[in-house]
Amino acid sequence: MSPDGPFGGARPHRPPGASSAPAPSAPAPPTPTRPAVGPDGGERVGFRALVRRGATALALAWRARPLTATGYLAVTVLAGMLPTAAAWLTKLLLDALVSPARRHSGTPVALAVALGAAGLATAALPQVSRYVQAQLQRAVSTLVQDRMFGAVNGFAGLARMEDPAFLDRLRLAQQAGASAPGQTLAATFQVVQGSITVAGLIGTLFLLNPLLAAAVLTAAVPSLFAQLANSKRRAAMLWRSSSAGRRKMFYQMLMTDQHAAQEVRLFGLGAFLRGRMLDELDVVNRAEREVDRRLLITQGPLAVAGAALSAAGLIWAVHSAAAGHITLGDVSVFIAAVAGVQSALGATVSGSADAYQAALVFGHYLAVVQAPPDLPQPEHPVVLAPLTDRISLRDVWFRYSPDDPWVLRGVDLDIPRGACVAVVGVNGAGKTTLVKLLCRFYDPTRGAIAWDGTDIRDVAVADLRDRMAAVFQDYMEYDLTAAENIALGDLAHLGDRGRVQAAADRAEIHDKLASLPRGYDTLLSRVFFAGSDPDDPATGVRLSGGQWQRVALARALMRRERDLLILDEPSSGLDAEAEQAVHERLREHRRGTTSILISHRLSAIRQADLIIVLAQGRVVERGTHDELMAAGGDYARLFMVQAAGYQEAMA
Ligand SMILES: Nc1ncnc2c1ncn2[C@@H]1O[C@H](COP(=O)(O)OP(=O)(O)OP(=O)(O)O)[C@@H](O)[C@H]1O
Repeated sequence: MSPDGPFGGARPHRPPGASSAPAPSAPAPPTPTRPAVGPDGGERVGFRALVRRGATALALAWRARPLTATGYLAVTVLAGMLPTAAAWLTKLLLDALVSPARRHSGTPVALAVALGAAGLATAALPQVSRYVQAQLQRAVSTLVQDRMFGAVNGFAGLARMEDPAFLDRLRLAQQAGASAPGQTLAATFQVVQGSITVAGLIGTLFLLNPLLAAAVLTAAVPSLFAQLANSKRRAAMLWRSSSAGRRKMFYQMLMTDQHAAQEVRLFGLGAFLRGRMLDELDVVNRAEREVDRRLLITQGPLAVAGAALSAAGLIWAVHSAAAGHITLGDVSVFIAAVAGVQSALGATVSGSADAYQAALVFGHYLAVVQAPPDLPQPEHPVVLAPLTDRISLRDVWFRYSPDDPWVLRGVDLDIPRGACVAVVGVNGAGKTTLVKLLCRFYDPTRGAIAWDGTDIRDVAVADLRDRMAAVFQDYMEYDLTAAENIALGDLAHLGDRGRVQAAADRAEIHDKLASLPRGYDTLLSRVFFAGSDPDDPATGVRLSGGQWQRVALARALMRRERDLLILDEPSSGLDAEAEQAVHERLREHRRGTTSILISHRLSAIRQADLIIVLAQGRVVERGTHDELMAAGGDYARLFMVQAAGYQEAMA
């Protein structure tokens, strides 16, 4: 299970002995999801691309709430002007107090009132700004997440979800990408506000001493570059340490997941997992520490230089005032301007750096939403008619990636309409892979699969899947009600309780579900109990493994009137009696439906119309049960081994 997968509150079931499909390297998607990497391990991205990204982020933030964004801009501009206004009002007030001849700008009381109003605005505006910014951040985050998960749902195949580079991207996009447009906007507005303040105060300083104004401005340049370099390093660090972050979450999840709990306790894995988690955390922490250290080394001396500049300016101002060259008001405006310029420049510089970093991080979100489809889609899809003749596989070769071994090697197979075709073979023979190709989770590396002669790549993938029902070996257990767990099989009938119950009945689970504390409305989970009494059994129940498997079967059986029914180990967790009963019901249900049945229990498939034996990716035997027994090959041997096991037990 992916620790940060899209399934919150649901997990796939993995039966014992099933291939865990670790996906060391997934089929190569059409374009690489790993970005071009610079010497620092971070993403290499040109200035123009960065500006485009920033503009996209800003446009997105603006689109999320145009009115709020406009209000935010107005507050920002006002806040940017306030320090200059306050500095000038202070100067005029002091001069008016000290020298009545200078009262042409207003009476001291009027100036004091204006200064007080400026003070009130200075106190209130940051609060308003924070509120508006948070509003905007929430709106933009909702929009971004909606688009991101829309994009994730748009990947029709499984390759992307098994591509480690893409999963890293997705994690970063989830973690930071969603807030990046809001942060870009906030940082850009911080730059706007800082620039207005700097322009006003530098203008003021310039009137007093042009040399000092130039020096204060110049002192900010190295700081700007240092901050930008720091942002780049931080974004590179985020990318470099994303795999470690994902592994850390994986170990954390294992220690807290209720399904992992029994193995973790029995095998005493707690300390081992905690150690591994700490190792990964250490990798992340070391990377962060290095970035912080570099920031300290570069920013520390710059801050000291800025303070020295202020001290020198103050000495000059006091000296000039003592000599009568400037007024007391000038000294006060000078002190306010130097301090104000330095803090506004600092805010502007760090705003630029934040905008830069947000644009870099926003790249992960863009990579997710702009990733091309993982399966080529036909431009003019053929409309799929109900199956009338057969599904055929012609010389189908498949491997999960160019680095992986071939899983299927030239499979030829006809699945006639209405027939039940059983697929058998040892673990890893390629049975589930064959089924996944039929569902078009991947395309064959070579060869083709045709539906009544139409290549399934020429059909819209949703159209194809709408004609199928399936129980997968690693079916899902959703933390939802019993009814929902079944109805998810056919969302068009989500509220059709009769259909849900009929499906449960066919999967031999109706009696159990009907007897639950709230019947079909009982939550099949003890994970969510917000607002309910956690000790009340009606809050949720836990099913056994076999009961879950029947629920998964019922989910598949919700999909009536489908052309192809895929059953990949549908009864592996059932007791012998239940298995027989389920297969009996399934035989009735399958009648007239084309079906593919995978099972290691050969007794369950002996009545299939056609049995094929897969070995090392090839069909090595095919025929009915009787024909294969008569041929005395692999199937006969496997069947005899299983039968002998039962006979021995009875002897
Ligand atoms: N997503 C994947 N990425 C890479 N390799 C995979 C993936 N899924 C399966 N494989 C590999 O493909 C091979 C065939 O696996 P598959 O699941 O099709 O076998 P199977 O016949 O269904 O086995 P079982 O009887 O154990 O269920 C195995 O070697 C497996 O490791």
